[in-house]
Amino acid sequence: MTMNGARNAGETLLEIRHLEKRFGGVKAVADVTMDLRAGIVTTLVGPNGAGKTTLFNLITGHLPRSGGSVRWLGRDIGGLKPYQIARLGIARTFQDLRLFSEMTVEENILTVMEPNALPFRLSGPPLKERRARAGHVLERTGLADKRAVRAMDLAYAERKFLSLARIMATDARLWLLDEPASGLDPHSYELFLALLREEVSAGVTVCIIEHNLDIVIGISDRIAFLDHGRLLADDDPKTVLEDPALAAIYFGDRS
Ligand SMILES: Nc1ncnc2c1ncn2[C@@H]1O[C@H](COP(=O)(O)OP(=O)(O)OP(=O)(O)O)[C@@H](O)[C@H]1O
Repeated sequence: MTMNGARNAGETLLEIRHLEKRFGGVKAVADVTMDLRAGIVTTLVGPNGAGKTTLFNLITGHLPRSGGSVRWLGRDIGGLKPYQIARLGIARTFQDLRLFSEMTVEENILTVMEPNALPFRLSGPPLKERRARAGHVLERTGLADKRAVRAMDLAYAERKFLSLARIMATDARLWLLDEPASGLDPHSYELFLALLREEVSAGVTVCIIEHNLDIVIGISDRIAFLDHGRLLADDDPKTVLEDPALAAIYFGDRS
């Protein structure tokens, strides 16, 4: 099933149990238990500082956890390095995109298809095949005519799409996207949404951090609401969005 309406989520891919992250006295993630299930889009929402990016960092091994566990297809992935977790099939984007700014658009894509970057493969496909795949992804993301342009010379929306294209070129089953649609103009946003729909239909599972409620409503099959590191809700979009207590937290009125 696809976004918005997928009520029959598939198997649990990622199992998060009692996950904790402390920074000194701050509990950035506090006793979070949730599942990411195959074939749907889960959106992580919550006020600034709620712990959304920290949760991504714990899943992807960019930060060590203080407690709890994360299991991928039943296997505890705590303690693995980010590149090892990526090889298992979990890919992510960053708010600051982290492109190779001096490299061309095509080179940025090819780096994620290097033999060592590929999941479950000791040797990758030949360069010709990788370039063909990169070309296909660039066509789909509207970047085909920018293939030879350095990433640093792209417009903002193009850089966002390059970040997405780099994930599309992997074989990852789970995508963790940190504000992928923020700052996109309406045309770019429609393209982003169409791409995401296609990928989810083709079997990709997505978890997105997003602030813009219009976007949240447009893409979510499920919404997880974090505040001060705690998971206050993890439910279908209607239930979460219509909860007045959550709205008060989201819009800063806790009275
Ligand atoms: N490396 C760090 N060292 C210390 N504190 C941190 C670190 N990273 C995050 N924090 C703190 O952890 C809490 C959660 O931050 P996080 O960035 O995960 O929130 P967020 O929900 O992603 O916020 P935003 O929506 O603003 O991106 C905040 O109080 C933040 O200041």
